[in-house]
Amino acid sequence: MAASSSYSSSDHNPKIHSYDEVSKHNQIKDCWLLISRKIYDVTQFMDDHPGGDQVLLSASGKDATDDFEDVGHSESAKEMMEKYYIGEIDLSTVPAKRTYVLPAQQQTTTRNPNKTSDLGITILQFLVPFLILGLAFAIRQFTKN
Ligand code: HEM
Repeated sequence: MAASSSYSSSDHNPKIHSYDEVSKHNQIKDCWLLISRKIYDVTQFMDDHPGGDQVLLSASGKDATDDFEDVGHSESAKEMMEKYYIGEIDLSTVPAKRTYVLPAQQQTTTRNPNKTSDLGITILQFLVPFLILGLAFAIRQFTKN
């Protein structure tokens, strides 16, 4: 099989790159994108990209799938990608996605005081009308006498 430095997405033997390697190509003169497990070398496309070079640069060095999809690229944009395809990502090297979970400590220290003051406000809102009513009644009794 002849050695080749570039591949098309229809290749049966795509070049596999690690996530670390992809992350290193994050400069204006050397920019790779990771989109849907596929890797694209968009260095030559930077100046021609209708969305500008800065968005491509900021999407490099990470998984850019969501960024790419969020823009709602046209079918012709997706066909254009083929030209820049250079291989696939080694999935075992991709760091697991982190979803933000509020630490347990923070949940007890910051949330509970709010709950306590919420309860205080509710009780006050309930009591104040009764206090006013009681006061009005007392004044009425006092002025009658
Ligand atoms: C190989 C990868 C990419 C190719 C071939 C590509 C191609 C294109 C093309 C052809 C357009 C014109 C509009 C269209 O036809 O949809 C476009 C617009 C745009 N692209 Fe990309 N793009 C790529 C990656 C990205 C990435 C990773 C981002 C990151 C956010 C991005 C952001 C944008 C933005 C913001 C626009 C402008 C949308 C507008 O103003 O209408 N693109 N791109």
